[in-house]
Amino acid sequence: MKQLQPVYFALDFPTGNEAIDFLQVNRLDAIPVKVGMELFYKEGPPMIQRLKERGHPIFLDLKLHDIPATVGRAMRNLASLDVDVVNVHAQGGAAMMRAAVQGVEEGATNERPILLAVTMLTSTDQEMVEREMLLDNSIPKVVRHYTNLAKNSGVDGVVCSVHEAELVKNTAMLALTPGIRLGSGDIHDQKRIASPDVARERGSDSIVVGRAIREADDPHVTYHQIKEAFTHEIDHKGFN
Ligand SMILES: O=C(O)c1cc(=O)[nH]c(=O)n1[C@@H]1O[C@H](COP(=O)(O)O)[C@@H](O)[C@H]1O
Repeated sequence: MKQLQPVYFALDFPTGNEAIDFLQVNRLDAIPVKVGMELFYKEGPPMIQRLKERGHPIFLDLKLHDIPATVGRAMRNLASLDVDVVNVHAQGGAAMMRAAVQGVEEGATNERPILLAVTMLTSTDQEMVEREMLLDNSIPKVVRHYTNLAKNSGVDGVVCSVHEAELVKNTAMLALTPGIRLGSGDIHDQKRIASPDVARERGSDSIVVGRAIREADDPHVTYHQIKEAFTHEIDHKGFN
């Protein structure tokens, strides 16, 4: 299995050229990146190749959610791109997650990618869970349930907020936590947020950061400060 990186920078850009320009201008060479729906639906698999040639570890975040057969076959195609991390929605159920595991194993040409299951999006809060999804359980309870379901289906870890990271780690699953914000910055559409320091304290294995870096005055410095806060490792190269 591939290795999970501590910090993924979310490449939420409209085009590949804008994403690459941003990385170049801000000297974010070969940092781990997350390619999501916006960029992948525009550029497709050649974007993955472009980033790999530039040495970036890649989390391909397409959050698959469909019937088991479709997800299994789609996952086989994604795994063949030789990315490091892929994901599905846990809400698709155990059979769908088992199909995803099989797809990842069959499609991998090299070491297989890590497969994560999204439990409850960080843009969701308790009120939405009750009023819009009609679930009468607390978010931590739902996350715990999906984490166990994912584990029993052979998935490697889950995506959750920092606030549920501890309970996920109690199940010995990997915990990747987006919804990262610094101090008093804009939280945008996120609901369950936390800082990189709190993510570390709560035992998160990996964080995803987008706008806190993209909208920073100096994205290069901010990226390295976030990485240091989360890992406690000073990357001297980062402050050149
Ligand atoms: O799977 C994800 O990466 C993800 C799951 C989740 O629950 N919340 C979440 O924000 N994300 C992704 O993480 C990134 C967060 O972006 P920022 O809010 O700009 O840091 C986006 O690319 C989201 O698609």
